[in-house]
Amino acid sequence: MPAATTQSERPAAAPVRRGWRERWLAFRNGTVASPAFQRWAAGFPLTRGIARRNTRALFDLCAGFVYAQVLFACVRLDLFRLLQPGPLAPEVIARRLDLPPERALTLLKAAASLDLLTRLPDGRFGLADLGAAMIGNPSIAAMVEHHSMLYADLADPVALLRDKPDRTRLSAYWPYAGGGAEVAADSVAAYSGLMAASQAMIAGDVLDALLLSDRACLMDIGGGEGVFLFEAARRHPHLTLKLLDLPPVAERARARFESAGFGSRVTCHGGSFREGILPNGADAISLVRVVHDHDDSVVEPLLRAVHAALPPGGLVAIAEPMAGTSGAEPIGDAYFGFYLMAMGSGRPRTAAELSAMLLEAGFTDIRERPTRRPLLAKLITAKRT
Ligand SMILES: CC(C)=CCC/C(C)=C/CC/C(C)=C/C=C/C(C)=C/C=C/C=C(C)/C=C/C=C(C)/C=C/C=C(C)/C=C/CC(C)(C)O
Ligand SMILES: C[S@@+](CC[C@H](N)C(=O)[O-])C[C@H]1O[C@@H](n2cnc3c(N)ncnc32)[C@H](O)[C@@H]1O
Repeated sequence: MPAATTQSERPAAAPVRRGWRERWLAFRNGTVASPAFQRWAAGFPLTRGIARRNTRALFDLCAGFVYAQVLFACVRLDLFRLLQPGPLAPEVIARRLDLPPERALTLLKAAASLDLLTRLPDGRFGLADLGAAMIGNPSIAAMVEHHSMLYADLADPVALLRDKPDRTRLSAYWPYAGGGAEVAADSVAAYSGLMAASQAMIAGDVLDALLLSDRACLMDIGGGEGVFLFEAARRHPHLTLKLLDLPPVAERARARFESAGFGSRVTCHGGSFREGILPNGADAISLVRVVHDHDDSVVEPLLRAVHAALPPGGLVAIAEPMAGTSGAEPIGDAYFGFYLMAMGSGRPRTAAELSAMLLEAGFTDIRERPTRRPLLAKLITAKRT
């Protein structure tokens, strides 16, 4: 009897039947790739709009790093705060930023073209919607600043794709990404501060969508400095709170809660969820921006440990940016895909992948709960039956 052949062993000459979708794609790609077609489509009234949008989209991909560096310069120079009280003339801005006037004008015009600033008819520059949004969310500026490390790690993206480097800037910034049991107190301050600042953009959206009124005790795993729990406590005065994070981070959280006068309402546990046993006593457990940091080999036992730590009827909530989010596909797959690759741990997962992992860990009643800005965080809840 002939041995069964796998797909990759099939003789190269064997005819491959292509479905209509694949044949249509091949025809379409061949046509779009043709410079003559491109020229024609850019002039023909019914295709001109599509051709221009595609040209612009491809140009934006080529130029994205320049746009990001324009924003970086604005943040470094604190330009948005300078313009917060009102528009200023370019010469005044140049003086205040200590830049040569013609260079300052280059920056101002670039920022205006990117909708960060607006140029008034009298020539002064003021904040536009995106610049004003930066003022309201100072953690975005902190994110932009920390991107200098990601930028350096992505300088040779093919090398990053080929070999997992021992050390990248981001793996040093996120010391737990290496999986070691110990993280030094002085190595957590930077990332933990960034997370605490940016949690303000997320906690409200997640807690709007998360029903906790029937819960007695919420434990936030990888809870950082406690910002999510602060907001949960404010909204649900009946809740008692627990936080688990690595010892130096849990200590920072404990100090914050103590100075806010939380007393015995909150307990901060210093330890690693990789050890497989979690503190019990909570009837709700949240994992906010935690799961995507870790490979499946860490997440699977973590979800089983969450299941074991909950009583029957206990609730688990996973909140984080997820892959495949409609209208935000590049945020999951491109930004977080490459970010986590540079960091050396974890991957963005789709809601369906997370739901399957929850099911595998023994959870039921798995639901996606709509959040206000799903591109920043989606929410999935499930129950232990
Ligand atoms: C007033 C009148 C008359 C009309 C107004 C018209 C109108 C409605 C305008 C809308 C204006 C408005 C409300 C704008 C709001 C804009 C907002 C809120 C923008 C928010 C932007 C948020 C951004 C850019 C967030 C960026 C987040 C980043 C880059 C996050 C990175 C996260 C990282 C690196 C996390 C790391 C953690 C790890 C390691 C993966 O676990
Ligand atoms: C990306 S941060 C998110 C922090 C917080 N939940 C938030 O959204 O702002 C991930 C958190 O998980 C913590 N963490 C990472 N590995 C851990 C482990 N093995 N055990 C406990 N906490 C861990 C980190 O210290 C960090 O505070």
